[in-house]
Amino acid sequence: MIKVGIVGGTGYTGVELIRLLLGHGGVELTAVTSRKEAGMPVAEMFPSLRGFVDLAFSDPESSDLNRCDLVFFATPNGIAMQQARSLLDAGVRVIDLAADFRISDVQEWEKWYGMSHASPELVAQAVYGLPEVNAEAIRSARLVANPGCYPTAVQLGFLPLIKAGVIELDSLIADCKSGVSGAGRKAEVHTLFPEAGDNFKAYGVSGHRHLPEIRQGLSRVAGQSVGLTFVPHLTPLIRGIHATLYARLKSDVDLQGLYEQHYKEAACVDVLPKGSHPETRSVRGANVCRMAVHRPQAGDTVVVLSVIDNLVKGAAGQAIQNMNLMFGLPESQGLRQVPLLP
Ligand SMILES: NC(=O)C1=CN([C@@H]2O[C@H](COP(=O)(O)OP(=O)(O)OC[C@H]3O[C@@H](n4cnc5c(N)ncnc54)[C@H](OP(=O)(O)O)[C@@H]3O)[C@@H](O)[C@H]2O)C=CC1
Ligand SMILES: CC(=O)N[C@@H](CCC(=O)OP(=O)(O)O)C(=O)O
Repeated sequence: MIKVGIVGGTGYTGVELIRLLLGHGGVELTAVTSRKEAGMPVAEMFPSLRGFVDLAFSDPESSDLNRCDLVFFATPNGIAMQQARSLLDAGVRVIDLAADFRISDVQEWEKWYGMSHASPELVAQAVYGLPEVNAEAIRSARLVANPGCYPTAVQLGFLPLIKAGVIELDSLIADCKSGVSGAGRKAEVHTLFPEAGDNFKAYGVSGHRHLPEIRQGLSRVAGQSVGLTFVPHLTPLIRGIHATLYARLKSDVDLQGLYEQHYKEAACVDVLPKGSHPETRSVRGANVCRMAVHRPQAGDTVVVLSVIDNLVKGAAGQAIQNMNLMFGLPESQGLRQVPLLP
């Protein structure tokens, strides 16, 4: 059994990790932390977990995270970078669901995240945890930077086109919509029901912090820098990301065949039949990215539709997929949930 700790167990990605790990079969949940709720039984805060978990939240300072084989950080940006070093020194492997180790250019990270990096030396050791690109490096990683939610949906959608070299790389467009759980569980005015319900708006058009992460990932695959316009929107969904991606084709290609071939071995990506329109509810609670590729009116614009559950393939599920690779388990162990309908 892998002994697992979760720092930040009261947040949305933290409790999603608990939910998924309880059905994993190869994991012993050893410590789940909260500063505010230390001492409270996990199942008292989250009654849906009654009968499944006996642990109480522990304070991150006092809990014995050092006894774990792996610790997930489901904390705000800027926490794991302060605490990962001592865990790694104690032989504990770390997966950070936040952005502390995602951007390899530390100055670029500091510019977008508005803080100094506390462990720049660890950034070079971290492996970017997108299994569909980096599985080999993830297997031997001690520190994994779990990708952001928008970056997961966008990168998976563009990858086959970029790998095949069939699109112009200077003018990619990612038009993305997210459910409100993407903003976390902390109280904020813009996520109140009367503010976010029955409403729809773009935000971060002049520059969202996921832009450098997506650009970095796509540029690595392309072998040159890519030009990307990324516009996120907040929608009145609880879970889900829908990314509509646009690119200009530079050669004629069987797009459906390209996508099916690219992802034929991918355990957590589903290329839908030609002409499909994936829905966010088709991935709700599941660790899967469903996508469809279109070429409207046989023109030179390709449109890719890519959907994920932001809390699962966009966060906790992908983190467990990475854990499975790191510990030599089947990539999808504990991740075969049937999406909830309706
Ligand atoms: N929500 C999403 O869809 C996605 C989120 N992410 C990233 O995952 C991380 C967690 O997100 P999410 O679960 O939504 O966040 P939440 O705000 O819902 O939860 C944050 C958790 O961190 C704990 N925490 C806060 N500050 C500290 C601290 N200084 N030390 C230790 N624990 C702390 C909180 O509990 P307490 O204060 O009691 O300690 C809480 O359990 C973030 O970095 C987010 O950007 C990534 C992809 C998708
Ligand atoms: C709807 C919403 O607010 N989404 C968040 C992104 C999700 C997230 O948590 O960001 P990371 O993936 O970088 O950790 C935002 O735009 O800031």
